[in-house]
Amino acid sequence: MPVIEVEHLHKRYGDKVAVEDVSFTVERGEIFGILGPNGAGKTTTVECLEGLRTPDRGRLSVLGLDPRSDRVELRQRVGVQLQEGRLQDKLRVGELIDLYAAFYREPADPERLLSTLGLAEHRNTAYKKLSGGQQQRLSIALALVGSPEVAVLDELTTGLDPQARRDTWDLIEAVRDRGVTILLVTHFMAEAERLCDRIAVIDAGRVVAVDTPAGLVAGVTDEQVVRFRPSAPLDPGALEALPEVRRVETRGGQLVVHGHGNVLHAVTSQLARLGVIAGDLRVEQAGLDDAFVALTGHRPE
Ligand SMILES: Nc1ncnc2c1ncn2[C@@H]1O[C@H](COP(=O)(O)OP(=O)(O)OP(=O)(O)O)[C@@H](O)[C@H]1O
Repeated sequence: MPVIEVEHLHKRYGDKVAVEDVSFTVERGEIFGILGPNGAGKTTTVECLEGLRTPDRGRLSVLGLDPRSDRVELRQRVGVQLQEGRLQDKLRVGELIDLYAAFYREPADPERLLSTLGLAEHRNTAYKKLSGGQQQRLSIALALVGSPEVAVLDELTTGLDPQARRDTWDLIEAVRDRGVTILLVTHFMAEAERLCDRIAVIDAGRVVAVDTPAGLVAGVTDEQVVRFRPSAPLDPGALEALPEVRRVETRGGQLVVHGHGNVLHAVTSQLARLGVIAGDLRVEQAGLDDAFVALTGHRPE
């Protein structure tokens, strides 16, 4: 049975439709991403799953329970990363983690969690004295302190520096390896591509695609780009004649070949036949950001 089920969720605020029609399921042990531009309805969707908002229409199930009527039970089994500014400024890190641990039947070891997240030496620091990155890491610790079966993480690494971001990704993978199902809200392509087993792309309140990161990319484009600097003048027509090549551009001394399938092999074989050597050879494949643009019409931030 899926851990999370969302069927035809609809939610409006007054006249504003925030979620028009969202459906997806998340299986046990998955890292499932919700990816979309600003205002797409991502946070509204997860707040409905957390039981914080009541859907206008649609059916929701988390661990086989109803997020609204079974909220007390779900609070024990679902960890939620709180948004900025929802914690008491004056409480110290150690007090906050102990306080949160006390809410749960089977809490994780707070000390271990703080040291995993690099916060052990800040046990006595007040929340408001922490840096943005430290506050972010504390919010992750608090989401995990109840040993949840499901963790809902909204904008997991916003505000973290690149190293802290990579450390956090490693941590989330380790948490998943212990069997925790993770629902990750993000608008950060590299994060979604690196962490998520599957992604629902949401735009203007609707799911426009659900697939693996590679599946999303393959679904919108099979384009590959080969760039190189030829060792001798080369007629682009000699490459354009290849069935794998769609078009060739000349940029300065470089040739940029757009193609599909095994275009690299086709191009290098042709160059060998012509006695031309490819300098600075690079192959680029489409990434999740290209798929995102194709699916939503928005550029990633
Ligand atoms: N409490 C509210 N009252 C009125 N409109 C709201 C409220 N909360 C969200 N909205 C609107 O609903 C739409 C969806 O918002 P939501 O926060 O769910 O999107 P999001 O995808 O999480 O965006 P972001 O990435 O910017 O957080 C937006 O147009 C937003 O302005």
